[in-house]
Amino acid sequence: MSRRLVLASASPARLALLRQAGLAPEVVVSDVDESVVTAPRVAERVALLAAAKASAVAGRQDDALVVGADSLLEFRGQAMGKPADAQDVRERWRRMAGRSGVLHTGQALFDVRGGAVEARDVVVTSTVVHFATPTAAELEAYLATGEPLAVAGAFTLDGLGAPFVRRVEGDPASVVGLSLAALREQLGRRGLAITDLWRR
Ligand SMILES: Nc1nc2c(ncn2[C@@H]2O[C@H](COP(=O)(O)OP(=O)(O)OP(=O)(O)O)[C@@H](O)[C@H]2O)c(=O)[nH]1
Repeated sequence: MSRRLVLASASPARLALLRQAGLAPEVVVSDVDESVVTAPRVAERVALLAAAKASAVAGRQDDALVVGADSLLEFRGQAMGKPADAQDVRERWRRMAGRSGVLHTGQALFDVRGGAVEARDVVVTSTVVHFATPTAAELEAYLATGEPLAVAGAFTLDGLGAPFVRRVEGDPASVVGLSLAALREQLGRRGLAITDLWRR
């Protein structure tokens, strides 16, 4: 039995992850103001933000599986989302180079039937990311592409930033934006097989 899958995210990376995994979600971007959600721990904050995004979109659905997500890099106890500007990217990389951080991704699956949210399933996947040491020239070239400004942590695992990540310990997909293994388990807890959602 197939169900409508709605991705409550503007993230092109999250959409690409789901499509590459054979799913065909509709995209309904939530209008959640992320600054209003705070929590003492980064892992808690991404869980709350993911649930807030899923909830904002689920409230506008009759029957759908709604997925919301949020990613933050925890580095030296600080939560780092998207950089503010180019100088922020330089400053972050000056501190991150050669060190590691934890990329936390919260993802919420809301099961909506008959206009009511029947279930809320929120998980957080945390992955240790070990950074290389880009040279000043490499960093300026990376900065000039604009990519680091658009992503949490000012790096990508699957894009131009990949050469600056030495290794990860954990789920690579969750670094990009969504853990597909966790999504499979979330769907399983609703009695659904992820293979049932593959594009026909
Ligand atoms: N391609 C790629 N994107 C990444 C990576 N790390 C973080 N991101 C992106 O950085 C963004 C994190 O910001 P979020 O606030 O979670 O999501 P968003 O892009 O603002 O979109 P919403 O879900 O609508 O809030 C997401 O789009 C992630 O996909 C990575 O390694 N690769």
